[in-house]
Amino acid sequence: MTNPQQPHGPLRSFGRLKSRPVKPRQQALLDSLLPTIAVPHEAFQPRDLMPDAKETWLEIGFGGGEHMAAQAGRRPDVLVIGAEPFVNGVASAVRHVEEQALSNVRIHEGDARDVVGWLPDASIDRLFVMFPDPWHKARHNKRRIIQPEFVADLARVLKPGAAFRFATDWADYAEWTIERMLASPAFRFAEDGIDRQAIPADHVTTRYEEKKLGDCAPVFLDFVRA
Ligand SMILES: C[S@@+](CC[C@H](N)C(=O)[O-])C[C@H]1O[C@@H](n2cnc3c(N)ncnc32)[C@H](O)[C@@H]1O
Repeated sequence: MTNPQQPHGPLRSFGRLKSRPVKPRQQALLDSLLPTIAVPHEAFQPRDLMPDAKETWLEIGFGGGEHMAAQAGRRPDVLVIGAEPFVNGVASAVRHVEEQALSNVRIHEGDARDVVGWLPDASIDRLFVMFPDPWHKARHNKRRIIQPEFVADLARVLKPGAAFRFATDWADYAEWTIERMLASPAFRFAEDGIDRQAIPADHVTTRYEEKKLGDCAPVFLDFVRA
């Protein structure tokens, strides 16, 4: 039966990313700080979260949050929304927010597809999907976050000209993503004919990336919303 709260289907946890018990100090920080920086669990306007923000960026599946926090720290004038269902990752991200005294980060502890569903049309200036769960076995490919329906949802929430960076260290997922993104008339590569394994100047190494679990060097796909 379809759950009206989850029109996209349930979240599937990948491998070792299942939750561990949260340490008491982390739990205390989660309890005190997360409610103050959580996004509403319903349709919302990003400008209501940070009225003076020049742009709104979204990171899907931020893991430990180091990339999200570093990007937010570089651009305090930008509202950075992150979504991650893994409680240990959210606890880590909240710690980064506290330690770096970031006032421009908002977090959804849960499925990014819900956040995308709540966002207004053309409301996001920049999107990151960094090293998403690869689901590299053929029978699991259907669990990948990049699916034609999700690409259509991203096309709706990204502003014309918005940038979308996707990174993976699984060669087949890079090909999968290129195929599905460029099948949509809403997306094109930001640049043609470049080395997609060159590390972008503004990239921040992620925890998953450091583990080198994939079958190739990281591939960075920078798309633009047409
Ligand atoms: C392989 S990890 C990479 C984490 C991080 N981006 C990094 O590079 O270190 C993928 C992350 O995506 C999260 N994830 C999976 N499905 C998601 C969804 N539907 N919405 C938000 N996050 C999701 C997982 O919990 C996991 O933390």
